[in-house]
Parts: sequence; structure tokens; C-alpha cells
Amino acid sequence: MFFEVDVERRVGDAMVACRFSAPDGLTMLFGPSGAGKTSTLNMIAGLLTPERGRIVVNGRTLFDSASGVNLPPERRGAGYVFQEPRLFPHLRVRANLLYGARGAGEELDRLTDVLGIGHLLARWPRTLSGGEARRVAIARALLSLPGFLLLDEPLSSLDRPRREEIMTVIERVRDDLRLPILMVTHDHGEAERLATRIVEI
Ligand SMILES: Nc1ncnc2c1ncn2[C@@H]1O[C@H](COP(=O)(O)OP(=O)(O)OP(=O)(O)O)[C@@H](O)[C@H]1O
Repeated sequence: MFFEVDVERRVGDAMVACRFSAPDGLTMLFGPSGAGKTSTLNMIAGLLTPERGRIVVNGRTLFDSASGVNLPPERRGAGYVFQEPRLFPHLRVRANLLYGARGAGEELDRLTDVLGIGHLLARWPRTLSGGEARRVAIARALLSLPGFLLLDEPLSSLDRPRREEIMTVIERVRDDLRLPILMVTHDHGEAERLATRIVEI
């Protein structure tokens, strides 16, 4: 089973509850603004602690309130592409990509090629467009050789040709690398095309 998630927690005034399991492929979290999609990703990444519940990814228990398991984020193996790219502003693009990278040099070359960011390596993050920064964030997450991917609206602020390219990258990660992927979107077309299963929240 790729994901077995059952979490609950109050966030501000809202009660966030999410429960699903996914045997394989890409799971799409779909729901209205404020429903708790980002909070759910944060709980799975270990950035927010559920009040109650259990998170198992690829057979590894990351969190279990009943038995007191709560792995720290760095031991969970998540590659997280946040809603905003969150690049380190004091590091050029190349250093951002290499931060936490565990892949070999060829992997950097291959990914920069696939994501069309090879010409940006010497730039500072503040000089990137929204779409460029997002592509760097996706490459950075993949270069850490994660055990699974959390993608929070990774295609927003991209133009149509670039969206197509990134969707192809995501499909490749889903089908060739067979990494468990949990992704958030508001877009029906994206959900239909990429999702193995859709979880309404
Ligand atoms: N730091 C915070 N303080 C108070 N309330 C918060 C905080 N962060 C989130 N919330 C509330 O928790 C609820 C869930 O937020 P969350 O960001 O997880 O929703 P979402 O489904 O990802 O929304 P969106 O699609 O707009 O990104 C919302 O009602 C939000 O207002």
C-alpha cells in the first residue's frame, strides 16, 4: 500500500480530518479552499503533528498516535514541493538544487534538462519568474531521492506548454520511478489526467 492516512487536527478555527488509502500510483487531494489539503500534506511531511491518527507510507509507519510513533521530518523521506517554491534566497539556483541532493551529477544534468532550467543555474532565486522557481523546486525535491512525493499545486502559475511538460515529468515519476505521489490541485483536467485515485476533502 502506498498511502494509509487517517489524521485529525484542529488548525486555527477549522477541524481538519482526512482519511484515505491508496494501493499505488498518484493520489489527488481535491477540495475547496480551506478544506485542509495543505495541512494534510504538512501532517504527512511531519511539519504539523496530528492530534490523532496514523500515517503509513510504503509500509513505513511515520506517525501513530496510539503507539507513540512520530518520526521527525528528515527521517520521513518526503520530497515536498510547497505551494510557494521556498527556494533559499541566499543560494544560487545550482546551490539550491544541490542542497540535500543525493543524486549523482548525471541526475542533476538530466533533471535540469527535463525541467528546462539548465540556463538558470547561476541565477539568484529573486530573479526567477514564478514558473521557473517552481520548476527549480520540483527538481530540488526529486534530487533528494525521496521515498515519496508531496506536491502542493505544482502546476499553478505555469503557462500551458510548461504545464504539459511538467505533467509529463509527473507521469514519468508515477509510472517509471513508481514513487508514491500525493498531489493537491483545484483543476479537474489535471486530476483526470494524472490521478490514479481522487480523494475529496
Ligand atoms: N496558521 C494558521 N492559523 C489559523 N488557521 C489556519 C492556519 N493555517 C491554516 N489555517 C486554517 O486551516 C484550514 C485549512 O487550511 P489549509 O491551508 O490546510 O487548506 P487548503 O485546503 O490547503 O486550502 P487552499 O486550497 O486555499 O490552499 C483553513 O480554514 C485555514 O484558514
